[in-house]
Amino acid sequence: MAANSSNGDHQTSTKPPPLPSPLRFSKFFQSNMRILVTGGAGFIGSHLVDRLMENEKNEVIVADNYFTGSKDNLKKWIGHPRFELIRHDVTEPLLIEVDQIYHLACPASPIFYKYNPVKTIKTNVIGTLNMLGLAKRVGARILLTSTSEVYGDPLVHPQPESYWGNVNPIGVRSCYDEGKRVAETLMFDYHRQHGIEIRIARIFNTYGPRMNIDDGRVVSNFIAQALRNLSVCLTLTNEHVGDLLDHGEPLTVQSPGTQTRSFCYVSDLVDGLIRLMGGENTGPINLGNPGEFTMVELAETVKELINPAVEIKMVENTPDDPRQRKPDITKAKELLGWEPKVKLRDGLPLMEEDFRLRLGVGKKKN
Ligand SMILES: NC(=O)c1ccc[n+]([C@@H]2O[C@H](COP(=O)([O-])OP(=O)(O)OC[C@H]3O[C@@H](n4cnc5c(N)ncnc54)[C@H](O)[C@@H]3O)[C@@H](O)[C@H]2O)c1
Ligand SMILES: O=c1ccn([C@@H]2O[C@H](COP(=O)(O)OP(=O)(O)O[C@H]3OC[C@@H](O)[C@H](O)[C@H]3O)[C@@H](O)[C@H]2O)c(=O)[nH]1
Repeated sequence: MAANSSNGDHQTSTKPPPLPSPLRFSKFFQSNMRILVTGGAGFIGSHLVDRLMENEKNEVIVADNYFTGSKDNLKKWIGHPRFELIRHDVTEPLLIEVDQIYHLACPASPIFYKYNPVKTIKTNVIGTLNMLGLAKRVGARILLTSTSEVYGDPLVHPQPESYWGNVNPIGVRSCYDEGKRVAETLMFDYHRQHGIEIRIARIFNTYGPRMNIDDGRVVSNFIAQALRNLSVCLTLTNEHVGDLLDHGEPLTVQSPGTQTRSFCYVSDLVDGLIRLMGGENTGPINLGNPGEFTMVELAETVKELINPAVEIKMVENTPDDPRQRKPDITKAKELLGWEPKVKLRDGLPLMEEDFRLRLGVGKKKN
């Protein structure tokens, strides 16, 4: 059955979805769900894979080009009989047989998506077209991980899904935010024209273990900076504490520091994605934690929790940085029964633990 849209009837497909593989109707069909996760070697993707693999009826296939992701994030599943890893770039067609597609492949950190903007927009447009083509051929349901960046520098606060956004179409962030907007358009056009079962999540800033240490996003930057600074502190004797100013890394707050973001812990986010895929609503649905912080507040929280000696330094910002962002999650609550559970103050220490291990900074003394 075609999914109901909460955006009005005109968004709902009049076409029946393409038929899934005859195997799904076979009474001998054993392996219940074959699930493709594009971008599954990345931060969110690898946590999603962990959750999907917990269900013994799922077979999980990851397709990733390892631009920002790594096999390391999936090492516990490599060799598992229900898991398969394919080095694949989604800008090329993929011919496999699956029942569901979680389409995550796309660099998400601004420094990485701006590194090769033409490739980023190709990934969003051609990559999404290819995955929709696959969904159409095999009758699979497809979920796109869109982003709060589709709201641009929002003039409505907090942002409900009905807000159309304030995006610069020719700016340095456009490859990503306009790319995701086109990806959403393609999803709805395939839904209306071909009856494809679609799901769209608009994800707000998400953080947690396994983010790249040098990812460049604010939470991973602050935690890595606080810990690197701490490791310098530990190697200095008292007389050399003054050297800290030369050696210690400060927390780099990009000016003005009053810009806000809302940070969602990755386990909450993954729970929302799985509910969205399993439910009857196309979305778009905001998934994020409504707790809103300025970047100065975030830096102060990291300093207090991880390293009270670290300095906070104001540095230059990049163009078109959104000034405020906070999700309105009414729809997620009503339609998915979802809301985040992990508060920022509880999530940061979980991420700190993972970063300490990877940076080789000793365990915290209680
Ligand atoms: N983390 C967030 O705060 C956030 C917020 C909004 C939306 N999202 C979306 O969620 C998804 C995952 O984000 P993430 O934070 O895990 O980022 P990430 O960079 O850790 O993961 C992205 C993954 O996609 C892979 N990839 C990139 N281009 C590819 C291509 N052309 N072909 C195949 N694989 C490719 C990368 O190698 C990586 O493994 C992205 O679509 C992103 O836009 C993330
Ligand atoms: O070291 C830093 C890095 C970033 N920042 C600031 O922190 C804020 C958040 O920046 P990030 O780079 O973490 O992420 P952004 O919110 O700009 O973009 C993110 O939005 C949602 C997703 O789609 C993506 O993960 C990413 O594009 C910005 O205001 C930025 O100026 C710092 O103050 N210091």
